[in-house]
Amino acid sequence: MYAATKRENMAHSKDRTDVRSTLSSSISLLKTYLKPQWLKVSLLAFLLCVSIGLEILGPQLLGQFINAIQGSMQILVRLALLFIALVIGNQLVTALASYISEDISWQATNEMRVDLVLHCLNLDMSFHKLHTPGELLERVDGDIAQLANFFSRFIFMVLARVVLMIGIVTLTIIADWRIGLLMLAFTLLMIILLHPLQSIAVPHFRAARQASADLASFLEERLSSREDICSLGAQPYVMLRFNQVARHLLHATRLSSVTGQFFSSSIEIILAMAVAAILTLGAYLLRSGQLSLGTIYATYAYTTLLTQSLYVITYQVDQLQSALASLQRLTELFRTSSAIVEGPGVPLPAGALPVSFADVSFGYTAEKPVLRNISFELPAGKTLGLLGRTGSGKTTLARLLMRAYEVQQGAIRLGGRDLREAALNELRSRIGVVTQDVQLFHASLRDNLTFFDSAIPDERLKEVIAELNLAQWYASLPAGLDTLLTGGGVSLSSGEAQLLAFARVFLRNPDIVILDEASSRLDPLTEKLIEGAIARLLAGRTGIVIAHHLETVQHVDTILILEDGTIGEYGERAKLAADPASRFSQLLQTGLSEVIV
Ligand SMILES: Nc1ncnc2c1ncn2[C@@H]1O[C@H](COP(=O)(O)OP(=O)(O)OP(=O)(O)O)[C@@H](O)[C@H]1O
Repeated sequence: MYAATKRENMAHSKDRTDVRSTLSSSISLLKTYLKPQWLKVSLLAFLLCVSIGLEILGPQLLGQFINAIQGSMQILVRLALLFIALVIGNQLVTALASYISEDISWQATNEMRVDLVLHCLNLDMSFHKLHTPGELLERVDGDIAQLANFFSRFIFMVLARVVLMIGIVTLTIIADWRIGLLMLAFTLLMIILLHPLQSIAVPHFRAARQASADLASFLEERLSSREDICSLGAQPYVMLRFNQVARHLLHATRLSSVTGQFFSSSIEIILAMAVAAILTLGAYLLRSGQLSLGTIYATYAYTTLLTQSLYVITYQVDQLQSALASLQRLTELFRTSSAIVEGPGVPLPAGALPVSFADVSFGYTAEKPVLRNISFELPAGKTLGLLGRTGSGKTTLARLLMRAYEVQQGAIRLGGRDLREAALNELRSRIGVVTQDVQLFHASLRDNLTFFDSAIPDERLKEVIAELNLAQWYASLPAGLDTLLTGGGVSLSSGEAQLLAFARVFLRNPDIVILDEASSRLDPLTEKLIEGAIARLLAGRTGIVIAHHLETVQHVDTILILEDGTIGEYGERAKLAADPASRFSQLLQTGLSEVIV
């Protein structure tokens, strides 16, 4: 019993420590992004004070107007003009304040967006395997937008409203302590009741939002698989399920509106009671000559202002919960560090680099080793042809060379230096990779080639295109380097996309080239172009070619056949080809162009 209680206490204290540490890192995150804008934040605070002052002054002026209604016309006109000027002034100050608060919040959150995108891009591949792009999009866009609202609305609006409420109650107490205390009592009553009243409505409001999100994701999923649905004649089942989801949305929305209405009606009733009580007391004080009509009017106006402020605060406090949840998720993401540790920055030798694998083993999970005791040497400027069945670990070997994952045993050396000693940036700038899956951006050909680096001149791009023998293909493009790729623009065939990927790598002029050959067949013309491009790309560089066709390894120097993550065969291509007992020569003899080892 005691042990259980102790465990529970320990768990609670751990939770508390977690909450505290998340809260403190969330606060320091906020500070980081708000600090550079302290001048604007101070200006905003000043403007909000002015706006609060003007807001409080309005009912005072109208009260004076009412008191002076029997007096001189001149004073009345002056008061009326003053009131109009005050309203205009307040609107201008409010507009300026909302401009500054939006500016502060978007600048802060945009900086956070930039840092987060960079942070996510630098995280290792295993992180990205676990977190889908959709999830990261939700962090970078959804959560940060939530924070932007928090910055612009909550921090400034709620604080301003709280100060306004304190100002109103204080002023009313000064004008007449009895009415002031009555107002204070109603304000406290409202504060006490608002939360329970709201908690009746909020779950239904959330349920309605969830139901609406469910309907949207249901539609998105079914519409994206419309081909399968139509070809399998599954429309009736889809419609049946759609009706269920839509009906659920109807119920949830109806309940949400009714409870929402109950909430605002309750507030209206409390407000009516407050107004009635204040006016009755005011009438009594007026009759006994202790209060003017103008002060009663001002008190009435303040009561309405108070209720409005309470509405705003209640809504924003509810928003605070989601903002804090967003802030917590963002803090956690920022705290996630890459499994690949930056090397001490030992420089790699210049020029084509020799590659050496020494007893390398690796598995994505502890249970399943993918590569086991791989050792080979690839001299500088030579090319290795990597063959093996699908799933034998060829791509994994290339990933280890780029340090996308860390080897679990053994070492990989480039130019005699362990990969882990080089700076990641230098390492990756020295290796060029062309994968099967070429990613194109919805952008011009120029941007697709340069990765949006405007420092690379067009002449250099045209040189590379000519060097890779792509001039004819380039001439066929409607707008040259400005041709828009993908989407509404030109879509490339897989062969053309590969050629574009070659050009990208060629532009970066790396010292090691890794080519993951496309497994599908291309038309003979494109194949010729690709063959030529590969030869140019590999000239003077160390190369690893993951080959799916025997033609591709015709010109390589060494062959490595992977079998279930181990080396099945390794040696000079010419020697293996000449040895009738070798697997490679057997492969050549079968005459299969497609490699099935
Ligand atoms: N990111 C990953 N996480 C977990 N397992 C993976 C991952 N990538 C590959 N694997 C597994 O590792 C093994 C080797 O995969 P790899 O992609 O290296 O093979 P491959 O020889 O390149 O295959 P292919 O010729 O089809 O491209 C496979 O069993 C695969 O399922």
